[in-house]
Amino acid sequence: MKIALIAHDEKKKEMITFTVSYKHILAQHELFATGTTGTRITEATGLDVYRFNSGPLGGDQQIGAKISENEMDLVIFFKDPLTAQPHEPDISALMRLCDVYQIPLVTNLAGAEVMIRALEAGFFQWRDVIENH
Ligand SMILES: O=C(CO)COP(=O)(O)O
Repeated sequence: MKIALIAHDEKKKEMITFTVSYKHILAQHELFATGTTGTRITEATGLDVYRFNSGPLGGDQQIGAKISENEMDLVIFFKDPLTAQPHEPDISALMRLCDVYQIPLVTNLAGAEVMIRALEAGFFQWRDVIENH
């Protein structure tokens, strides 16, 4: 599965906790991230993460483009609901594309934990079925 990992600055600590905790599952997948999030994850876990631009510099849009090309299977996006982001339109556009293309999206740590365990249990095989048709 191709997984996008994104965290706003106030949520980066949670993303590190999450990726360290579930490294054994994440390591079995192809990982992508916005710039700073990707750097922090690799530093903390040693996981191989493909890095797009930083969010404010177009990273959310690059991930959105992957979704529109059927090149992303899951988005884990730890959003900060308490801080205004300069690139809010990009964030909305990314979430909209998840809905357009039926891509599972979680926006906080609690949802991510459910999602990663579902992934481990093999609940996402329908994406493979779609890709093979
Ligand atoms: O702003 C972001 C997502 O909207 C995250 O970008 P960074 O990972 O580069 O901090």
